[in-house]
Amino acid sequence: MLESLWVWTLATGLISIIVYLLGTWTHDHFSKKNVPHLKPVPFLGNMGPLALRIASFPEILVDWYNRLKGHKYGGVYEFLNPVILLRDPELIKMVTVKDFEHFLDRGVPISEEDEPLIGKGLFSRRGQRWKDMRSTLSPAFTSSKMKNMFVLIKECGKQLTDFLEKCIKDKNMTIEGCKIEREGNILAVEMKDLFTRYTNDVIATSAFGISCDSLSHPGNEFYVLGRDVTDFSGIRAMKLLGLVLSPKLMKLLRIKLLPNSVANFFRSLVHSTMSTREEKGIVRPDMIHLLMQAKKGTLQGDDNVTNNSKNTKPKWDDDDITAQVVLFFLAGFDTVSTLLCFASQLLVMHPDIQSRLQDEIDQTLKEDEGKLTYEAVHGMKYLDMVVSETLRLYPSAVRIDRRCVKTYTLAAEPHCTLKPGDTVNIPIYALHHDPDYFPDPEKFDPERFSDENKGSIKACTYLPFGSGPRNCIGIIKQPEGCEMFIGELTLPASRQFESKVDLDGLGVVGPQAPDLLLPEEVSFVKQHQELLEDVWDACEGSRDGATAVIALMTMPRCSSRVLRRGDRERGGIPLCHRVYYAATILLCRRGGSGSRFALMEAKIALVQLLSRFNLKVVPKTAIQIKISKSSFNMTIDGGFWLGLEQRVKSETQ
Ligand code: HEM
Repeated sequence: MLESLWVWTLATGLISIIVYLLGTWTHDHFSKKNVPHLKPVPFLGNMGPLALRIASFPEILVDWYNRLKGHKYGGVYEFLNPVILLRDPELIKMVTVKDFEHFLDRGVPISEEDEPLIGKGLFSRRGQRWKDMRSTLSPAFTSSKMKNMFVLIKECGKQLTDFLEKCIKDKNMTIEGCKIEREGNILAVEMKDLFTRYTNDVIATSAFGISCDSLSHPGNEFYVLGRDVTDFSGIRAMKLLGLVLSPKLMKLLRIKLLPNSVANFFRSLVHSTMSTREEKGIVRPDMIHLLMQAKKGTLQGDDNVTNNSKNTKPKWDDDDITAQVVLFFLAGFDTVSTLLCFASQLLVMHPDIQSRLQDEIDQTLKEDEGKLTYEAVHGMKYLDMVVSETLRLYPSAVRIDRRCVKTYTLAAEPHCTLKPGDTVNIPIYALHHDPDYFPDPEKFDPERFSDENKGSIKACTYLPFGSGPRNCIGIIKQPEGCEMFIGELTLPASRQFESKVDLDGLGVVGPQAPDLLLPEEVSFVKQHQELLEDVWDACEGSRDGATAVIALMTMPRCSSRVLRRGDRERGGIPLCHRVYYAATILLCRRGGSGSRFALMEAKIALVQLLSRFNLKVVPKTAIQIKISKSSFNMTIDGGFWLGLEQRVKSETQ
C-alpha cells in the first residue's frame, strides 16, 4: 500500500515536472540574453489575460508597453514564443525602414505549401518572392488607377445610401437579411453589417470587375463567402491559435484555416473571370488584369528601370492569383468597415464634430454643383482629420510584426542580437494611446491632425497603415505631379547611400548648383521646387537616407535611360528619384492624406452617408466604446447600432 503510494507520488511529481518543463522551456530566452522582459506564466507566457478573455488584445498591448516603460524595447512571451516588443519610435524606424533588409518578412506562421491561398498572398509572402509580387501589384494602387476606381466606389456608396433612403421612405418595403430595423422615421442600423456589405461591393467591383449589391441581395455568394473568409471567431480563432502555437502539429493533423468550399469558390471565380476575359478580349484596368499578365509573364515590371534582380520574374501559377483575391478580401473587407464603424460611432458621441463635418461636406458639394468628385473628396480637410483621428484611437490593425532574416543588433541598451527567425512586434495601438505622443490620448480630437498640428506628430508614433516598404499596399500614394508609376525597387547593399550624403545632397545639389545635375534634373528641380522644399523640410532632423527598398516613382521624362546615365556618371540615383524616395519615406512616417485606396473608400462612404443622413443615438447604441474582449477583431460588444435620420436637405447627391 505504502509502496504504491510512493510510486503514485513519484509518477505525479515526474509528470508535473515534465509538464512544467514543456510549458516553460522557452521562457528563459530573455533572461539568458539579459533583455528586460515581462515574467511569463507556464504555457500562456504573457498571453494569459487574452486567453482567459479577461482583456482584449489592445488592452494587453497597452499593458505590456506600460510595464516596459523606461526601456526602448523589451521581451514578451506570446505563449511559448519569445517576441521583442519595440517601444522606441527610432528603433521602429530602423527596423521597418532603414534596416528593412534585415526584417523583410512577417512572422506569419502559414506556409504556402500548407495553405496556398493564404501563404501565397502578398501579406504572407517572404523574401524575393514578396519583392517581386509587391512590385507587380503596387501599380494597381496609384493615383491614376484611383481616379478610375473612384467612379466605381462612388457607385457603391450611392447604392448604399439609396437603399437606406428607400428603407425610410417606403414603409411597405421588407428588409430581409440585413441588420436594419425601422423605428418610426429612423432606421436602427448595425453599422458593421452595413459597412461590410459596402466594403465587399467595393472590392468586388474595383478589384475584380464583379458588380454586387449586398444590401438588395444580402445572400449573394460573394458576400457570404467574403464574410466567412474574414471571420476569425470560434473554431477559426482556435485554428489560428493552433498555428501560432504549433504549425507542425497543425500540418500533421491536416487542419486548415480556409475550408475547401471557400478556397474552391475563389478558385473557380478567378478562373471563370479570367477565361471570360480571355475569350472576349476584355481589358479592364483592374487587379485581375494585372494578375493575368503576371501569370503569362508578360507584365512589364520595373526591370526596365534599374532593377538589379533577375530580368524575368517568376511566372505566377493559378493559386498565386487566387491568393491575392483572398488577400484583398482579408485586407480590405474588415479594416475599412471597422474604421467606418468607429468613425460613425464617434461622430454620434460628438455631435458638434458631426455637424462641422456635415458643413464641410455640404459646402464642398455645393461648390461642385452637388457632384462628388475625386478632387472634392481629396480636398476635404476636416474629413481627413476625422478619419485620421479615428484611426489613431481605433487602428484597425492594433500591432504589426517583422521577422528577422539577417542577424541584427538593436541599437539600444542593452544590446540584443536578433537571429534569423526572431520576431519583433510594433504595438501600434499602444503608441497611439501614449500620452507622451498624444496628450489626453482617450479624447477624440481631430484637431491633432490639423495642418498646424500634424507636423508635430513624432515620426513612427502614428502608424495605422504600418511602416516602411512593407506597409499597407492600399496606402501607396504618388507625390503630386508624378504621372507615371514605375514600381518598387530593391537596392543591393553596394548601391545604398550613406544617409547624410543622400539627403544632404538634396539640399546642396539644389537648383543653385545646376552644374552638378543632368539637364533633365535641372528642369525637374525647377518645376518641382516646392515639392523638393517640402520634402527637405520634412526630412530635416531625421535624415533617413537611403534604405534598402525605395518606392521608385518617376516622371515620364526621367526615363530608364536617364536613370542609367545618372547611375554611370555619378554612381548614384538621379535626384528626382531621391526626391520621390524621400517623399515616400515621408509618407511612410506621416501617413498624410490623399489618394489612397483605403482612405478613399472610407471617405466616400462617410460623405455619401452624412450628406443624406444624421447619425443618431438609438436605444441599442453603445454610448461608450468598449472594445470586445471575446472577439479576435476589434469590435464592440453588442455591435455598432446607430440611428439614421434622413436630412431635410438631400439635394446634394
Ligand atoms: C482602413 C483600412 C486599412 C488599414 C488600417 C490597413 C492597415 C494595414 C496594416 C497595418 C498593414 C501591415 C503593414 C505593416 O506591416 O507595416 C497592412 C498590410 C496590407 N494591406 Fe492594408 N489596411 C487597410 C486597407 C487595405 C485595403 C483596402 C487593401 C487592399 C485592397 C489593403 C491591402 C493590404 C496588403 C496587400 C497588405 C500587405 C502588404 C505587404 O505585406 O506587402 N489594405 N494593412
